[in-house]
Amino acid sequence: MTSQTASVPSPDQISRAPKVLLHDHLDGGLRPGTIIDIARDTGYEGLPETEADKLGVWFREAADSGSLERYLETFAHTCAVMQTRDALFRVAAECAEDLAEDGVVYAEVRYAPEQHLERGLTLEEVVEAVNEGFREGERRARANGHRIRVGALLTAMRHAARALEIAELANSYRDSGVVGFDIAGAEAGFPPTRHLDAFEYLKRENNHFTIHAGEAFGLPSIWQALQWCGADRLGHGVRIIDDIEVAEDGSVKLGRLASYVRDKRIPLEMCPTSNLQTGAATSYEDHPIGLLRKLHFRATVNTDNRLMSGTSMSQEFEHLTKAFGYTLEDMLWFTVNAMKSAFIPFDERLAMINDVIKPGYAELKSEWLFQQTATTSGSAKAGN
Ligand SMILES: O=c1[nH]cnc2c1ncn2[C@H]1C[C@H](O)[C@@H](CO)O1
Ligand SMILES: [Zn+2]
Repeated sequence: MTSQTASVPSPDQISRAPKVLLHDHLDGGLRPGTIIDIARDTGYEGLPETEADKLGVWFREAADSGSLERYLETFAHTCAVMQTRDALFRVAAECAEDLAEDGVVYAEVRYAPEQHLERGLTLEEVVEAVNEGFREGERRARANGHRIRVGALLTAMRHAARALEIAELANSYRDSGVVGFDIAGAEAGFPPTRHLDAFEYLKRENNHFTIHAGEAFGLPSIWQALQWCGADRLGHGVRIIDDIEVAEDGSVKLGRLASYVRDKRIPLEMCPTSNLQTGAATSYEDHPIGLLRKLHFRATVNTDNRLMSGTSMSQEFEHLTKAFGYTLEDMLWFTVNAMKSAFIPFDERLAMINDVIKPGYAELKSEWLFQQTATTSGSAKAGN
């Protein structure tokens, strides 16, 4: 018998393995039933379906367009039902519960406060409602036998002009549940340098930020995010593959930007299913994460939008184990990469790695030792 370390983990093991999620949108992860409940309670009449199952399918299909712009249109419905304190609290609590149920032990969940002001909430009220929801979700998870810690990332929309204000908001809540900042939205035509003032402010404050870059647009976007804006991490960053040449004989040549990303250990928040839907990748088997993992880039695995992609962290890992034959060792590698790249303090990241993640994988890796198979009992008898 060979050890489980060297074989592809079962779906049950993937689900029980401790996972770390750095790129997940709060407004992209609602339960369909919750959308319907809140729409009814708040009088929102724009939903395309009123049955939970059908609504879930509608989101997945509508997001499956091959274009980031079309994909983003689906968020009009989720944001429409996230406009009151109670709704934000509920959605955040359920998000933490759902992630914990899926074996996520640490998550950074992002949303754009400026998109939740339509019914009179202030930016601060939005942040506080979400923070309280996350704390409630952590409590519920604990009551169900799970452990999870959730930090918020505040996103500014790249087509809008509120990035500095949102960066200041992130800074003022940095010791109260908010761990960093991000920009998101349509990439083509909205370079990250539009928001340079926000990034420069955060750098002066010694704060952390990630930038969606290299998803729908190529290397110039990644280059600006890193070299002009100073991003700590890249949201997606999948187009870094355009700066890597693989020759017929399998030898690999990295361009200057790809070398920089690898050498500086810039974390790539990769979201395979989302990339297939927006056209940033063509299949799981051809997804750049396979090569980037082999080349030891600091790649991480993420969900992006669980509702629009009909996915979870476990499902993302299932797709990757099928496509690339990943083992528990590979899963551990991605998970440690993610935890190293989180925006919480170093001592807490280290404790998560040493006291939660590594023991969790060690336990899974040892399971094969205790499996009772017909072969072992049979051969013992035969030997007597
Ligand atoms: O993958 C994405 N790329 C760019 N923007 C995105 C992506 N997923 C979600 N967003 C946008 C839509 C949401 O309303 C916003 C804040 O979470 O972020
Ligand atoms: Zn995203």
